[in-house]
Amino acid sequence: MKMALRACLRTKPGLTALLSQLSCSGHAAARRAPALVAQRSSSSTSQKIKVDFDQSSGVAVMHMQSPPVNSLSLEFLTDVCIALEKLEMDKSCRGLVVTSSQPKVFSAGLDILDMYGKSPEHCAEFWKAVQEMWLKFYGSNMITIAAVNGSSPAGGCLLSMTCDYRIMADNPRYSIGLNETKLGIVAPFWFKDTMVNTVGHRATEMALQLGLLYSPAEALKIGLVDQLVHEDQVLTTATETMTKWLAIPGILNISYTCHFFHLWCCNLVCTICSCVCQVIAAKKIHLSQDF
Ligand SMILES: CCC/C=C/C(=O)SCCNC(=O)CCNC(=O)[C@H](O)C(C)(C)COP(=O)([O-])OP(=O)([O-])OC[C@H]1O[C@@H](n2cnc3c(N)ncnc32)[C@H](O)[C@@H]1OP(=O)([O-])[O-]
Repeated sequence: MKMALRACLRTKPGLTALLSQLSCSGHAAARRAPALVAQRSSSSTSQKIKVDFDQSSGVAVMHMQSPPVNSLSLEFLTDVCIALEKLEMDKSCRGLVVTSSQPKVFSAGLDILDMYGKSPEHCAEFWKAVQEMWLKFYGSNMITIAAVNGSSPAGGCLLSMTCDYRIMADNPRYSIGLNETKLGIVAPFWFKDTMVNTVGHRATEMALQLGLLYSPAEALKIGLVDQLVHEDQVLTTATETMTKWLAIPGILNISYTCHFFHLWCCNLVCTICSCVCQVIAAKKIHLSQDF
C-alpha cells in the first residue's frame, strides 16, 4: 500500500518533490536505525525511540523517550521517521500505537531550541523532517492510535491528529491543542487542515485564532480526542481498541483511502501555491529590473 501511495504521488509534481526531498535517506542515513527483528515478539531501540512489536497480534507500540518532554528536534523526528518506515515495510505489522515514556507529557511539540538561531540549512532539514513525520503518519497504511498519556501542545497535538484514533489520559492538568497563535507563530496550513479533518471547520477556526489548549474533557467534547481513560489505562485501552480496529475487514483500505484523499488535496494546494509563488517571484524580478 505504501508503495502504491508513493507510486500515485509520484505522478503529482508538488508532493513528489516534497516526498523525494523529505525521504529519510538524506538526513537519516548516517543515523542508527532501530532494527525490527522478525520474531514472535521483538523490541528495538534507538536512543529516543523504543519499539515493541508483537508479531502474533501484528501490533507495534512506539514509545517516545526523548527527555524531558519529547520535543520534536531534527534528531528525534529522524528517529521517529526511521522507526515508522521500518514498521511500514514489515507487512506483518498492521497496527501502531504511539505513546510517551516521559511522565506527564506526550510531546511538547516542535523543539523550540532547534528552530531558533540555527543556520538556514539546519532549518531546511528541520522543516523537511517535520513534514516527513506528518506525511508518514498521515499516509500510513497501518492503523495508528495515539495513546496520549500527558500534555500534547502544538506539534504534539499534530502528531496525535495524524493517527486514526486518540485516547487521552483523563487528568485535568494535561492539555492538548494547537497553541501556536499564543506563541506568536502561525500554524502552517497543513497543521490547520489536519485539525479541520479532525474537529471540523468552526472548531478549528476558534482553536487556531485563540491558540486554544483544551483540557481532556474539552478535547473530548469537540472531538479532538476520541476517548478518555484513567492515566494508568491509556496504553492497555489503546491495544484493546487496536484489536477492534484490526478485526474489521478491509479497514486498512478504508484508512488508506481517507488519508490518500487528504494527501491528494494537499498536493493540489501545494501545486497551486507553488505556481502562484513562482508567478509573484517572476513579477517581482521583472519590476526590480524595470527600476
Ligand atoms: C512554526 C509553527 C508550528 C509550531 C509548532 C510547535 O510545535 S511550536 C512548540 C510549541 N510548544 C509549546 O508551546 C509547549 C511548551 N511547553 C509546555 O507547555 C510544557 O513544557 C509542557 C506542558 C509540555 C510540560 O510541562 P512540564 O511542567 O512537565 O515541563 P517544563 O515546562 O518544566 O519543561 C521541561 C523542560 O522542557 C523544555 N521544553 C518544554 N517545551 C519545549 C519545547 N517545545 N522545545 C524545547 N524545549 C522545551 C523546558 O524549557 C524545560 O527545560 P529546562 O528548563 O528543564 O532546561
